[in-house]
Parts: sequence; structure tokens; C-alpha cells
Amino acid sequence: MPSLISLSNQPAMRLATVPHYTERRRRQRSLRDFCRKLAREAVRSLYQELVLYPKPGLVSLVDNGSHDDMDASTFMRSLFSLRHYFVEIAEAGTRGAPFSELKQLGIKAEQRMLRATCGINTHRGAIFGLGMLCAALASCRAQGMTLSPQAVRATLLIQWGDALTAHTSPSPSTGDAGSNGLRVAAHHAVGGAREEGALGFPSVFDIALPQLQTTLDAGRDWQCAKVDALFALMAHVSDTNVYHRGGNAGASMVQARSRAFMADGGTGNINWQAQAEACHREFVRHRLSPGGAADLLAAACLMHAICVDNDFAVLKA
Ligand SMILES: CC(C)(COP(=O)(O)OP(=O)(O)OC[C@H]1O[C@@H](n2cnc3c(N)ncnc32)[C@H](O[C@H]2O[C@H](COP(=O)(O)OP(=O)(O)OP(=O)(O)O)[C@@H](O)[C@H]2O)[C@@H]1O)[C@@H](O)C(=O)NCCC(=O)NCCS
Ligand SMILES: Nc1ncnc2[nH]cnc12
Repeated sequence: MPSLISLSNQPAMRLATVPHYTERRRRQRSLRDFCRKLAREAVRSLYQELVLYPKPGLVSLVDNGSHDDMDASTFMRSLFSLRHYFVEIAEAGTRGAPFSELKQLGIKAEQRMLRATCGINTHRGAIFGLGMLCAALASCRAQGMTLSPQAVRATLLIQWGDALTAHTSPSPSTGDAGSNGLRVAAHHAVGGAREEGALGFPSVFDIALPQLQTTLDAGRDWQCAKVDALFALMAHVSDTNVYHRGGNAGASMVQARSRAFMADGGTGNINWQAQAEACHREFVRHRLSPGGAADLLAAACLMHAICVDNDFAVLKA
């Protein structure tokens, strides 16, 4: 039986008695814990988007919207395949990892998503948007900052703004020149997901997040808040997926219908459900699918859960 003195001479015991060392270990454990909770919340936000209905042209638990190649189960497989990715990118964020490292994690996550969906692109925009926000949230947390939307956005731009701006141009070495988004950007002069990232996700911070709060403050429920935020996004965003499927005419229709819905009071209008369902049928008739707006809604749900919702005080502490 080793004596107490010989035990305390073991290297691990000696280190554990150094206050700085134990404090560092405690901090690392707490950051790892935070990243795991954040990742669970990111997956939950994707689920929050999927289960929303009515959602014009988009896949939900009710129907497949404008899609014949995917349904809700394709999305469930996809979001489940991303659970480790969100932990990994958050942990990279705590270290202030360079964008090149985040990009590699994003590319691996896209590959996992495509394996899970048999080659269908369900969440490419979300891998990018929610991934970058997880990295920024985790970076804020590692620096001991308050998790406010302003701090998260500023951190994102300070840490990765230059690289995100450079990412607006295709990088032939990674073979991304042929994406639908870049083709649309070239033909219709719209920014899409890359520009959103470079500007620090203005649609999330300036449009969707305030709209979620406005609807909740008006006393309406979370479903209404998500519907209003989605319509507000569709009214403002240059969604490359809409341009890809419907060209300029499709994009104008999406914006006009969404603006009209919001001008009529959104979910504050007594007939909102019928109006939103009519819009859904119209988008399906024209095969329009605002997938970019759907991803941005999920990103806003994530930011709301972490930075605004009091139930997540544990994540903020
Ligand atoms: C930066 C990337 C996201 C690359 O983007 P890129 O501009 O090259 O375009 P896409 O490959 O087309 O993907 C962009 C996806 O982003 C979503 N999106 C569109 N507009 C916006 C917007 N204004 N703001 C934010 N997000 C936007 C959209 O995602 C949804 O649509 C998906 C379906 O798209 P698609 O496959 O085109 O649809 P179909 O109609 O079904 O196509 P066909 O069958 O007809 O071909 C849906 O799944 C939603 O997710 C766009 O699809 C990123 O890809 C990238 O750089 N990746 C590398 C990894 C990386 O750098 N990561 C960084 C660290 S995380
Ligand atoms: N619910 C949804 N339907 C179609 N495309 C999407 N992209 C992200 N979410 C989507």
C-alpha cells in the first residue's frame, strides 16, 4: 500500500496541487461542456425549423413543399449527422482557430451530410451559417464575454471577417467554383450565403432575431414568432436557391408575397394561417424553395436560444 507521501510525489498529484493547473483544467472542462450544449442547441434549432408549418415551398412534417427528392426523414438524417460537427467547430472557436481550419470542418460535415442523405443537399447553408455562429459563440465564451448578439457578431467579424470576405470569391483549389450559389451570384449579381457570412449575418442579427422578439413581445407564441421571422427573411434575403429555381421572376414573387404577408400584420392578422398556406401552395406550384431563408431562420433560433431565452441561463453563466 503506497504511503500518502509517495502518492503525492506522483507527477499527476504534484500538478493537481498547483492552483493554476487545477483552475485551467476546470476551465477547459467547463468550455467542453459549453460546446456540447451549444451543439445540442444547434441541432435543436435545425429541428425547430423543420417542424415549422406553414412554411412556403419548404419541407416540413406535413409535406415536401417544392421538393420531390427529399422529405422530413431526409432532413432528420441530415441534422443528426451534424451533431459532432457542431461540437468540433465550437471547440475550434474556443481556440480562435483560423478560418482554413473551420472550412475543413465544414467540408467534412458537408460530406457526412451527403452520405446521410444519399447525396441530397439538405443543410449546406446551415453547415456554414450555424457553424460560424457556433465558433463565434464559443470564442466569446472562451474570452469570458457576455453572450449578447452584438458581442457574438463583433467577435465573428474581428476573428474571421477578413477570411469570410476572401471566401466570397470561389477557391478553385477546393473545387467550389461550380456551386449553384456561385452560378446564381454570377448571373443575377446577388450575394447569397457567402456575402451573408462576410457581413456578419445581417439577416440573422438585423432581421430575424428582432422579428422573433417583436412577435413574442406582442404576446404571440413561438410558432407565430418563427413564421413571422421566416416571412421577414424571405422579404429581404437574396436567396440563391430561389434564384436557382425561379430566376428573377421567382425571386420577385417570393419577395412580393412575403412583403404583402408582413404588411398585412403577419401572424397578428386573424387570417394569417390561411394566407401562409395559400403562399405555400403558390410557391409549390412554381417549384420555389427558399432554403437559404430556412437556414437563416434556424441560425436565428440558435441565437435566440443562447443569447435571449432565459431557459439557457446555464449556457450564459
Ligand atoms: C459558403 C457555402 C455555403 C457555399 O456557398 P455557395 O455560394 O458556393 O453556394 P451553394 O453551394 O449553392 O450553397 C449555398 C447554400 O446556402 C443557402 N443560401 C442561399 N442563399 C442564402 C443566403 N442569402 N444567405 C444564407 N444562406 C443562403 C442555401 O442553402 C439551402 O438551400 C439548399 C438547397 O440548395 P441546392 O442544392 O442549390 O438546391 P436544389 O434546388 O435542391 O438544387 P438542385 O437539386 O436543383 O441542384 C438547402 O439545402 C439549404 O441548405 C444554399 O444551398 C459553403 O458551401 C462553403 O463554403 N462550404 C465549404 C465549407 C466552409 O467553408 N465552411 C465554412 C466554415 S463553416
Ligand atoms: N425545410 C426545408 N425545406 C427545404 N430546404 C431547406 N433547407 C433548409 N431547410 C429546408
